Amino acid sequence: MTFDYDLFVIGAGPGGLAAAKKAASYGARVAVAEKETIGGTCVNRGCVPKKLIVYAADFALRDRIVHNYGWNECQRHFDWTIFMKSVYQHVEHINYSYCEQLQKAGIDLIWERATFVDPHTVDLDGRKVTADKVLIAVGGKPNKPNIPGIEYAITSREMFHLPYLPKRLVIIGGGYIGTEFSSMMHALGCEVTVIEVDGMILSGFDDDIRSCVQQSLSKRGIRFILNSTVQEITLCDDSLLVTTAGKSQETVTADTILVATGYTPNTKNLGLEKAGVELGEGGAIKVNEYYCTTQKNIFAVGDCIGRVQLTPVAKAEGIACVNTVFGNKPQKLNYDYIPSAVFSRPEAASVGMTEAKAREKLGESVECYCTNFQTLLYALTPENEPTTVKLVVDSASGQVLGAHMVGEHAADIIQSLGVAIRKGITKEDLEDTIGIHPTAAEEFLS
Ligand SMILES: Cc1cc2nc3c(=O)[nH]c(=O)nc-3n(C[C@H](O)[C@H](O)[C@H](O)COP(=O)(O)OP(=O)(O)OC[C@H]3O[C@@H](n4cnc5c(N)ncnc54)[C@H](O)[C@@H]3O)c2cc1C
Ligand SMILES: NC(=O)c1ccc[n+]([C@@H]2O[C@H](COP(=O)([O-])OP(=O)(O)OC[C@H]3O[C@@H](n4cnc5c(N)ncnc54)[C@H](O)[C@@H]3O)[C@@H](O)[C@H]2O)c1
Repeated sequence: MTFDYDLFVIGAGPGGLAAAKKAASYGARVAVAEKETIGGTCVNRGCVPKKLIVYAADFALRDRIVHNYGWNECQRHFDWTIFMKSVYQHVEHINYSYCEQLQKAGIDLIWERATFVDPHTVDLDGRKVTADKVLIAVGGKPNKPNIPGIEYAITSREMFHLPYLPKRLVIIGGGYIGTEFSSMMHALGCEVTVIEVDGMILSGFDDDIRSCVQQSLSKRGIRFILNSTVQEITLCDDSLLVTTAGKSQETVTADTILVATGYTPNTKNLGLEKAGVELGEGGAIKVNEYYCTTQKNIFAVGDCIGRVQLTPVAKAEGIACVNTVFGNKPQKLNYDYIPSAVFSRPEAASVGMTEAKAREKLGESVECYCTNFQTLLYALTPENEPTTVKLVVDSASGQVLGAHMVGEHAADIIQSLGVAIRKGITKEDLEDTIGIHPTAAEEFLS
């Protein structure tokens, strides 16, 4: 049987694009369908616009300490509308360059929503296209808990399109999105309250890292309501009233409510049942270690398989899948040493095992080295902004199992350390390494 394409990719996010380009490099005839904007969540409503807002907020945070460095006070005004216009100009530039890359690689980009007709056929607004192999890379969408009045809350997607900065922002969920938005929106002038069901923000991170970020954000004036959820949201005149339940039972007034309680695979209404593709827990597409679904010619990668919802992971999965299927190089990914960062201020980053995970696995043999110190930047200021570095080590072998940091450049530092830790370095290897002075990174070497 002949097909229109060797590979048809559904979704032009990081996972789908990486896979499409790799497959084209192996000589496959490839098409990508995208129902919205090229680049997916990451470029259009995630990593990229988010990091630009983090930078905008950094100017406000730096302003608080500039007089300690001899700069005179000067009045500045932040214009959210002008700033967001620049952000979206940059996003459009990325969109355009991605389209060019696909064109150069000979990949057909089809601006339609794709649904399955059968395992080899997709429907694109009435047009049928066939392919030997299909890759599903449709990403995820924000969860909205079932709370009366939740329709008044917005998700991170709409945060990037706010017409103006809210005065009072309530955030439901203190994970990646809740923590990052609390930090940057507070720095830009919003009054922020975070409601988190757990006892601390950033579940999944090392406890020392979680408490360090939470304490720093609290000190800056962000309010945390912990061990609590939201019972209901009501509209009262021009304000929204958020009633909490759990440890804290109170009513908080807001202008904007951001719900950030996790991401769910975007697998509804894709016609997966017609293609014989089964779903697992939480609506995630079931795949084996080579990203093959329950239908042997259909594969899935990225947020829609619900493993680790990060851009570099979606890309790596897309490439591994195509290396296996088109490159004759079966490739399994190792999920053990995936670095990740929270771009709050202070920034947090981690790679490898947390202390709790290591103790669960290795018990008494685990040794931790945790240091809190003040970086030189704050030496001239009255601010007490601690940096934390932590190593989790197996004392029997000396192997470093995890590295965790809170402080300036944590993401960049942990990214580099991740390479060494993945290669099995020991604490002694770190001690034998000569550092760069004066930096925060050198503290990992002592
Ligand atoms: C606010 C926010 C900040 C984030 N920050 C970071 C960060 O700093 N670092 C990081 O690593 N990760 C971050 N992430 C996570 C990251 O964005 C995702 O993990 C990543 O985008 C997943 O890539 P993907 O290709 O699986 O899916 P997506 O990027 O979601 O792309 C899926 C694409 O499929 C399209 N699609 C869906 N259904 C169909 C259909 N039927 N037909 C055609 N097209 C379809 C969608 O329109 C979308 O463009 C962030 C996420 C959010 C929400
Ligand atoms: N810097 C980054 O890499 C980055 C940034 C943003 C998002 N992301 C990705 O996007 C995904 C989604 O982010 P997210 O922050 O929505 O999810 P998350 O899983 O990181 O955090 C969700 C938080 O909401 C809490 N929660 C759940 N239900 C609640 C309720 N009813 N009331 C109060 N709290 C509740 C959870 O305990 C958790 O702390 C992340 O898992 C991450 O993979 C990554």
